[in-house]
Amino acid sequence: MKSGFIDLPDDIEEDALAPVRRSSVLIVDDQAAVLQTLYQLFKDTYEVFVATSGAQALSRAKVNPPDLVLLDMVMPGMTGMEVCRQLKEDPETQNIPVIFLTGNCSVDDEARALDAGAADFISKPFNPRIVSVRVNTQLRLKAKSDLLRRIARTDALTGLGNRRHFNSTLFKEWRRCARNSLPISLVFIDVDFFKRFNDIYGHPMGDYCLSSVASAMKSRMWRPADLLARFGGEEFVCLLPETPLKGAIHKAQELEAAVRDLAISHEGSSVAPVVTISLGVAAALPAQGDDPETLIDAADRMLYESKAGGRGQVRSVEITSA
Ligand SMILES: Nc1nc2c(ncn2[C@@H]2O[C@H](COP(=O)(O)OP(=O)(O)OP(=O)(O)O)[C@@H](O)[C@H]2O)c(=O)[nH]1
Repeated sequence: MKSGFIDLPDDIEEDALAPVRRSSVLIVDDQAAVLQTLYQLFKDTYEVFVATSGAQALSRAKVNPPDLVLLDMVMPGMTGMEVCRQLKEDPETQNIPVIFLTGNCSVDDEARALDAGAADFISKPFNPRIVSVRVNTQLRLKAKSDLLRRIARTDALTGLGNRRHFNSTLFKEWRRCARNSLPISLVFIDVDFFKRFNDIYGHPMGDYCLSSVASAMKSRMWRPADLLARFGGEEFVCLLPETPLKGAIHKAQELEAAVRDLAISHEGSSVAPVVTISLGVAAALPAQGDDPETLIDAADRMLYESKAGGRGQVRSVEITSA
């Protein structure tokens, strides 16, 4: 019974708390002496990046988002306030804490900075110890909120993305593919006769089976934009942006084989002596304004056909106008 099982995924909290990398700090100031002082202060503790203008800071933060921005308020060209406003407007950078450093320390400026979304405000000339402690505090808060965000989009049993994460990614990727005239595919996956599996082997074994199935499928996902998520219960979903029908069918067959190869005994299945999955594939070339629900409905329909056609197989469809 157990020979085919693979290891359970790591516990989510342990995984989330593990120190993955050093925190990174982006220092933005037009004065070389200030950059030098701050660089020396932080270089042994954090990964430090510098920018000498607002425009440079924004492009660095976009390409490689830091964990914190130390931002001069008064700079030629784009002001620190404008940089902060743009960082907070962009979903990719809005969670990065910004600490203003400025010689202009009027109450008005401080209030405006905090109002623009800054996490803290430090007046020049600054005391290095105070800057250090305040940076540290914001980085600790950022690590905690990153962890909460990660937990909120993760399925606790399998460690995969959850349905909420899938929904938001689908909408984002659907719009991106529509903008760039690229195909997008979806695979709906359901474990066969899973009620009988629970009845025969018990619920804890059922949970173990689901996390093993999830790990096996996850190990076949390579492209960074592809997403495997738990849709709910014994249902999974695989989102394949920039993938036409042919590629999606290939991936679905790979997932089907990966689960079968686990060889988890299933005496209650009439498909095979081991756990199998049924898969429904749908592909579309989305246009601006189309609704991704049509893709979900089509993949769901194909899953139903796969179940009705004998389970343990892939059924697919290409939808022409969404
Ligand atoms: N152990 C365990 N069981 C779950 C979980 N989520 C859903 N289930 C069970 O999965 C079973 C799904 O049963 P059905 O929807 O009838 O489908 P099925 O038995 O897989 O049959 P087919 O889909 O037609 O092949 C139910 O018994 C649920 O209780 C879970 O997290 N853990």
